[in-house]
Amino acid sequence: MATGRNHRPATRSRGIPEATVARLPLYLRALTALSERSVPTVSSEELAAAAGVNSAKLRKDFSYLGSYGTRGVGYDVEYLVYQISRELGLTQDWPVVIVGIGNLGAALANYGGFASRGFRVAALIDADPAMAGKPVAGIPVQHTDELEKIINDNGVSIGVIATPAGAAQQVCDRLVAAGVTSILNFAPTVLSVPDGVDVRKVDLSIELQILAFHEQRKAGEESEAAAGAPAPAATTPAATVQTENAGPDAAAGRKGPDGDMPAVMPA
Ligand SMILES: NC(=O)c1ccc[n+]([C@@H]2O[C@H](COP(=O)([O-])OP(=O)(O)OC[C@H]3O[C@@H](n4cnc5c(N)ncnc54)[C@H](O)[C@@H]3O)[C@@H](O)[C@H]2O)c1
Repeated sequence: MATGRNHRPATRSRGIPEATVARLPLYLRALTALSERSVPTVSSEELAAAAGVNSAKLRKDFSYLGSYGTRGVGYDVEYLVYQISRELGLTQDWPVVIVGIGNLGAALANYGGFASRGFRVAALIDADPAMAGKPVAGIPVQHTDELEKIINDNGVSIGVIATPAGAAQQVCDRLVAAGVTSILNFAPTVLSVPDGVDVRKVDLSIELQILAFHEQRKAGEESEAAAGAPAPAATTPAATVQTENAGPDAAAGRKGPDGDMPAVMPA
């Protein structure tokens, strides 16, 4: 979904491949769950299973972090949480603005998981004057007239767009002009941004379409089997629907970070 104007090289300056970066949040989520259960250490196999990643790939990924674990003991859970959080830039607080406070924007504002992962909702912005001042998730909605000032005053570098598709590019342009350099776009449209601005796109309907593709194929296989047709070739892991993170490439049989693609896609 790259727009062409926001194309990024395959590796980051610190030499960690993008595919590894895409898996770090999966490890972090699994490690956080272990940490919450006060589990002190974890083997690469256990962690790989919890993150839904192949264990050899996990070990390779962790080697980029300089983390090799201890033979017979495994990895120190707390230290890995710290290391991965640091690598992802989560040891600092990231102020985020959400633009478009309708059904989706309000749901995102109410989601407690951002704050616990280092993302502070600094402001909620909407174009509807009737919403100005109304609290959503305890934060008063501010009018879009204030957008530039809000970005500036709060040092915001990450913006979330939850407006209708028709308004998204204009909102994006204003966010970028005000200094935002990372955008999470929920609107079903491809955004055009200058170099140096990262856009990630979330589209749940695409995920559902991919599940529909697999459902259709499974139904076809079942009816072939019922009709006595030869059994199809064994389903490969790449063709197996992942419980999450399947993306368009999964439907196309291509592999993402670990045989799948993140639900959030580069826009
Ligand atoms: N990515 C996904 O999986 C997913 C899921 C649901 C909805 N969506 C998309 O998210 C968007 C919002 O959906 P919704 O159901 O919350 O819609 P909604 O109509 O409830 O809310 C849209 C809000 O955006 C505001 N708005 C309109 N133009 C604006 C502008 N220029 N600047 C700031 N605010 C503006 C409106 O006043 C309204 O409050 C839509 O584009 C929808 O297609 C995406």
